[in-house]
Amino acid sequence: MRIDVVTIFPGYLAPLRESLLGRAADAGLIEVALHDLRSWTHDVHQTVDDAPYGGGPGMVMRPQVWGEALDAVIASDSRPPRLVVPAPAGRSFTQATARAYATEQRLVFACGRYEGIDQRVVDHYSRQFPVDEVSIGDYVLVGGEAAVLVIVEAVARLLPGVLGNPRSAAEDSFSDGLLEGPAYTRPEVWRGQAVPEVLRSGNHGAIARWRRDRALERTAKRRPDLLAALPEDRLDAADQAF
Ligand SMILES: COC(=O)COc1cccc(COC(=O)c2cn[nH]c2)c1
Repeated sequence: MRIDVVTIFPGYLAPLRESLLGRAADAGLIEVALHDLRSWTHDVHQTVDDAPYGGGPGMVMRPQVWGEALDAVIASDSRPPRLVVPAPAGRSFTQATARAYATEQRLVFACGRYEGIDQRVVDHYSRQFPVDEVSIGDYVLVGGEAAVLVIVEAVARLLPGVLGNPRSAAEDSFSDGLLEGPAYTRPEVWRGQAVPEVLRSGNHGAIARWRRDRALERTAKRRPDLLAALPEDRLDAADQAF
């Protein structure tokens, strides 16, 4: 997979080259290219923003600069891109989104700042490529760079060969639609707290039941929205209502 990121802070994305993703990049599983948006400005101040039409606070990122940048970046590789624009107003980025993105040949991320990018940029490219405005949560960041780190990590870990110990995707939290329950390791007792007996029983049926119950319980308590969204057939008879 090829990943391009256009940003006014390329240094912010340096971690993409470290550790987990560094190894994946070295293995050629992921190719990451960072592009400084200011490279496509032509004025001495390298201006990327301007006042909003209609007035109001803050500044809007200029369409001309983004158009030249995205034209150049998209043309720099033959693989057809999906454009991803992290935005507070975007559709929610979920594990399902990560799984879908993991099948893409190329992702081009546009990092917005200030009050955002002139809407005509998204509208223009949406006529040629898939363009997703995605939100990683209901809060406002200063720019899209942190969201790109989150999205790339969630996607890259799903690519075969990126994780040392490939957890089966089926075991991933959210893959069965529930939150993962509690996990334990040695010692058996720590600060007077013992590991739940069933986990040391060797009774795999009882262990699976106990884990499912803890996942259902936790999901009902912390994320009832996820429980409500579960398709009918996901809860079997043994799943008492939590
Ligand atoms: C068309 O899209 C845009 O113009 C995006 O513009 C902006 C403006 C400010 C901040 C951001 C970064 O994204 C978030 O804050 C965000 C993403 N998820 N949750 C919070 C992006």
